[in-house]
Amino acid sequence: MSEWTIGIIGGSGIYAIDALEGAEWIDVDTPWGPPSDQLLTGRLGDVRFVFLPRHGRGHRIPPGEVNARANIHALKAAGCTDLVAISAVGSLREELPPGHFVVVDQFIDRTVARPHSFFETGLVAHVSMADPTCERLSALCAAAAERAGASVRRGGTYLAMEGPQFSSRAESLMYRQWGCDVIGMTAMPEAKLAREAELPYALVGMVTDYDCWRGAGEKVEVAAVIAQLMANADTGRQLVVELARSLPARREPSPVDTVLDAALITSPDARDPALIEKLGILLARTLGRQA
Ligand SMILES: CSC[C@H]1O[C@H](OP(=O)(O)O)[C@H](O)[C@@H]1O
Ligand SMILES: Nc1ncnc2[nH]cnc12
Repeated sequence: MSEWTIGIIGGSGIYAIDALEGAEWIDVDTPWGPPSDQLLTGRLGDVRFVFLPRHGRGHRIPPGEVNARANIHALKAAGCTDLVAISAVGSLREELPPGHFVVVDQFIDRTVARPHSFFETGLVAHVSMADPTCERLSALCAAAAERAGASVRRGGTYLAMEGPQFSSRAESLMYRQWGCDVIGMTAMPEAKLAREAELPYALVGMVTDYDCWRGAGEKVEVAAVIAQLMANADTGRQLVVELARSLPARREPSPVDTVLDAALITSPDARDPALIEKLGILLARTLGRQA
């Protein structure tokens, strides 16, 4: 078997990966509550995949209620070494039309009503988010998306908004001035939690609309977004197949694999044993204990 186990977080329009061999939906629970759905485990060639539909099958869960801590914990506990998130995004740039794929490399986080960390009183950790995505995995995803037939922009800044309402025109124009390229409601705090869980993370944004910045009368409508989602989703799923074909046999270590070694600030005697127990698999490597 390959040294990689790839977790796929499927966004709007991607609720399963039909190509997985030996596919099985499995129940999981976490100390943070249940994840968005069962996990779909399976293989493509010799690479193990673990897929999770971010909003649950049938798109039951709104962006602000996605339990990202449970999702990331479940994927870590399932043995994932790396995470690829796929998201529907609005475009804030003329040159990124609907249908385009953007492999995101930066974020501005404007979400306000979601737990943003696994750590709390009893164990404090500060991880770096200077480079929030994994360059190696992002490059592999960009190449895989191209082989799947997509037009791909490598790099771009994702504005994470709270939602569920779409932005006002003034907000959309402001995000453009901030230098953002695409907008969505889900990649934060997901990317932050992936970092805390020592999971290299890549985000592939599939553009579904131009948001509302282009002028009076422009607005986002779910029907148009869904139509574009359906057109993008096959390419998104094919990306996963192409990714499996192109992963190097060996997985060289990533700096993200050991990020907690330099992040824990609470002195050992002041740490809350119950919180350490709750964090389980997330801390097992760095504290050298069984999960
Ligand atoms: C259906 S449009 C709005 C919805 O789509 C995006 O979700 P995801 O990132 O999971 O693909 C966006 O963030 C909103 O949740
Ligand atoms: N315009 C938009 N704003 C926020 N999230 C989105 N997801 C898809 N399109 C979006």
